[in-house]
Amino acid sequence: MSEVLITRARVIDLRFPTSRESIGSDAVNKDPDYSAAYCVLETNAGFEGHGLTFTLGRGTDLVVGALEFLSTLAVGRTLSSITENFGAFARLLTDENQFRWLGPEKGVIQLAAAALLNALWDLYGRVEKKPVWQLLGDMEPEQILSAIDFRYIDDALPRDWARELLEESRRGYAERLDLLDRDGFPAYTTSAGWFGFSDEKIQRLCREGLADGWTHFKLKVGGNPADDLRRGRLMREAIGPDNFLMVDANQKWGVEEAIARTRELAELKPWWMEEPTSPDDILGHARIRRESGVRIATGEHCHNRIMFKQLFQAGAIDVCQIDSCRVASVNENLAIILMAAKFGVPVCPHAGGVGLCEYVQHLSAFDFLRVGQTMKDRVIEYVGHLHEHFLYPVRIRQGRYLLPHDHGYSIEIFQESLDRFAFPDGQFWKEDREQK
Ligand SMILES: C[C@H](O)[C@@H](O)[C@@H](O)[C@H](O)C(=O)O
Ligand SMILES: [Mg+2]
Repeated sequence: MSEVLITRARVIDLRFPTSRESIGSDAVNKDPDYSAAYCVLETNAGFEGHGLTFTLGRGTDLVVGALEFLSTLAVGRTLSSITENFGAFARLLTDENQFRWLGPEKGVIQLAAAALLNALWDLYGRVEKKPVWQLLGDMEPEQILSAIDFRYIDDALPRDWARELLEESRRGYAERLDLLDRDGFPAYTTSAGWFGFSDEKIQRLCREGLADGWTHFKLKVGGNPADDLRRGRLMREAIGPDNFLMVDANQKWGVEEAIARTRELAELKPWWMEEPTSPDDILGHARIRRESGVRIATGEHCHNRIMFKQLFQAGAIDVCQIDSCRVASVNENLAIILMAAKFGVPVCPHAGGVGLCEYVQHLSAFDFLRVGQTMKDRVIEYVGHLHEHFLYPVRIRQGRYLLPHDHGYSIEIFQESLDRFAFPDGQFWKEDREQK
């Protein structure tokens, strides 16, 4: 293939009015408007790379600003000059001298790096005519490792150990792929249990979920204790004793309170307690895990591989919730997935938001094919909103994700939706202002 040159980057601020129906609401984010900083990389070869990072509401302004700057670092380069040493390009973004002070590798600047790198992976997949999971699945171990920045993690993830695993996992690859293609990947739904939903709505959505084949349901907690327990009992009653119920407190509590509240909720037999406290409190998570006796999950707000390393080292989590946009894209998630395997922690990606389901299905497929090699205790989150805006939306059958076969990273949004929900000048937001 002749050289694919990135000629231009367009950045779009995209916002959806999800807060109006409490969709996405939790104990901390009571009225989230699901949003994205969206980026289109144009090339001289007719291909485009689409990428986004998930954000909420007005914060999108800042991420768009950071993405506009970072994307200039890709323009004027050939795709192969980036992908032949992808880890070095990722480092170029995170080490950029005028902006490193904002992170390093956290917050707004990290979210923006994710959007740009996601767009590059999408472009890479399209040029190679493969979905991203397959692009990764087909790679030589050394090629996968070269996409990772090992700085700050090689004490916990030796390169040789990772290489051996990636070499060894070629065995059984074809059988695992057949299975994945036939049965799909297990999933759970969060759509029935948002914080702002009434008891009746939760019960109705659980019944509908069961009828659609769901077996795993997540409930938002972190309200007052009596409400949490009542809602939890309703959900448990609706789904029955044999299905799985998870609870998510979205960082609401301090450590002592989290221990007490998690113990209280243990009667619901939760499969995990998610984000019981600050995402930065590694030792706090370890203590909640030890003292509550409930499995602990976190990751959607864990901003980089170094934090994940410490969560693993401290024995703080039972479930590793990678996020396709919180950390620096596929590159950094490869590192986290490999570390999770090293420490024997199952990866259950955070999804929902805008496009997160579309993204993480590729990461779980890769994990199954080349790293973890099992679906046991693995589920991908699913949220049933906004998929209609995507050209290649996820496909769900009986509570499982079906393997995507379109080229790229499944993230392109219809031009019509981009035009309508662009902020502040998209048609939707214009009309909205006129009505006020
Ligand atoms: C504001 C968002 O909807 C969060 O509540 C959501 O990502 C959540 O934590 C989840 O686990 O899906
Ligand atoms: Mg969560």
